[in-house]
Amino acid sequence: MSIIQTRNLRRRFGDVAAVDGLDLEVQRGEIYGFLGPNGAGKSTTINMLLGFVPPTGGSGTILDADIETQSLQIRQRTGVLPEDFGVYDRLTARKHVEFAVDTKNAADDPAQLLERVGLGDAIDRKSGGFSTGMTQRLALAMALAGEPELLILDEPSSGLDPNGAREMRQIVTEEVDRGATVFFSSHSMEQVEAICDRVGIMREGRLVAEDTIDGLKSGFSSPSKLRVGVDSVPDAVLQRLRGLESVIDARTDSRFIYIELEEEAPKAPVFSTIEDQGVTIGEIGTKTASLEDLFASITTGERSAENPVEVRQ
Ligand SMILES: Nc1ncnc2c1ncn2[C@@H]1O[C@H](COP(=O)(O)OP(=O)(O)OP(=O)(O)O)[C@@H](O)[C@H]1O
Repeated sequence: MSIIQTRNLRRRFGDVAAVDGLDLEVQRGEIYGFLGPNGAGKSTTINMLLGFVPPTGGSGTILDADIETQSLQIRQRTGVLPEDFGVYDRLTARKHVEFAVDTKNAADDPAQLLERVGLGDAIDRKSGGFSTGMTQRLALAMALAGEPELLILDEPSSGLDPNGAREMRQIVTEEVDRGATVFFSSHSMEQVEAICDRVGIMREGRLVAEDTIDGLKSGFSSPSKLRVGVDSVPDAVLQRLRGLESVIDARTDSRFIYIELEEEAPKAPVFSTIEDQGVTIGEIGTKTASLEDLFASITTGERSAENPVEVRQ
């Protein structure tokens, strides 16, 4: 069953098409990572899903409720961690969570929720003095109130230290285990790779790729990178390497030669070209495409013509 569905969803701000014909479909129980560079349209999408910004075209439903006419109902059943969460400085963490619990007509114990996000010790502190990470944890505790069916988290790990980011991942996993669906936007490839079932990548208001992480990686025609330790770098060696048909680029920092090769190109000609110049080869390292490389490739459009991941233009 679809928990989030949009059809040709659009939003313009003056001349800017912030979201430009978005078809999303997120299934129950999924952890869906929503990625894209700055200004790609992620927050605008989330704001439309939650009824904070009206669409200029298209339609959408969350939990079968219309995003334009039934947003109160949607927010009642959804836990939200907004991008720019602002605290009431003079209210304690407990008061914030009590407010969230009341709004949801729920019966959660604020102390338990705050303990869960690692703020047990700060429960009666005024939140005006909270650090960025503590504020983010407080926002998460509020989002968890009432065991929502759907969690929409806008950049949940921003401001969190590595422990906080790990705890955030753990909480997301626990929420999905109890039956929730999680939709979150992120710039953290590490975070996304660690927990997402599927990712959608936005670029200039459009969904330009959508798949599982393994699917994206396997469908991605990636060059391989070689790092070759050398005892010297004669003048001609880089030029000769660049002259090889399968070599995209060759650089050096005098201790290593870094070679970018066409996908699955044989490496032997590279080594023989280097050795022919009287160079002794030492340590050899290889690197395959990371999610980071993939993201860069998809969102900058480089090699997109040969990129066989699902592309919706
Ligand atoms: N209220 C607004 N008024 C005018 N333009 C806006 C408004 N909100 C968003 N935009 C524009 O819409 C585009 C998409 O912005 P959006 O905030 O949705 O991107 P994003 O993917 O969330 O970016 P980031 O990763 O930086 O948060 C940008 O060009 C932005 O300047």
